[in-house]
Amino acid sequence: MSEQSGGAAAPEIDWEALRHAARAAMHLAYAPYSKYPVGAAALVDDGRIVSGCNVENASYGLTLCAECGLVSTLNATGGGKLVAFACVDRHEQVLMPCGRCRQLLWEFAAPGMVLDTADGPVPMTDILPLAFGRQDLNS
Ligand SMILES: O=c1ccn([C@H]2C[C@H](O)[C@@H](CO)O2)c(=O)[nH]1
Repeated sequence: MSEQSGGAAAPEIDWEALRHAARAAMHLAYAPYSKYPVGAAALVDDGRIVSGCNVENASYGLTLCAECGLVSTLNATGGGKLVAFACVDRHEQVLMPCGRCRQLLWEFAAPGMVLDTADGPVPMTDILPLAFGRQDLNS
């Protein structure tokens, strides 16, 4: 069993503030190749909001997704666990994290972490079921 449950959404999440932070980050993206800027934002378990944008590279495969920047900022600004997460595309619409980024988020997900979708918030475990995580390294 996973150490992280898919329990109920954490109370009092200001989704509009999160979406606003994700949109702001999206407008800072460096995406000259795909022309597909992405912004991500998350509520941390200590109450702060962290965000990130995608940063592309002339060597396309080196592109950093917005979630990469977000987890780097999370750690560089004090660490903690992610309680809620929102991501937007260039149209400021909800974007579902790519597969690699679901794994990145899982590493720092608080139990019951919720994620914005077009149909509203869902548990992280809904989009990354049966996840591999650090607990597997101890088995
Ligand atoms: O979850 C995702 C999916 C895609 N992208 C970025 C990578 C690339 O710069 C652009 C097009 O794939 O979108 C992200 O930042 N996060």
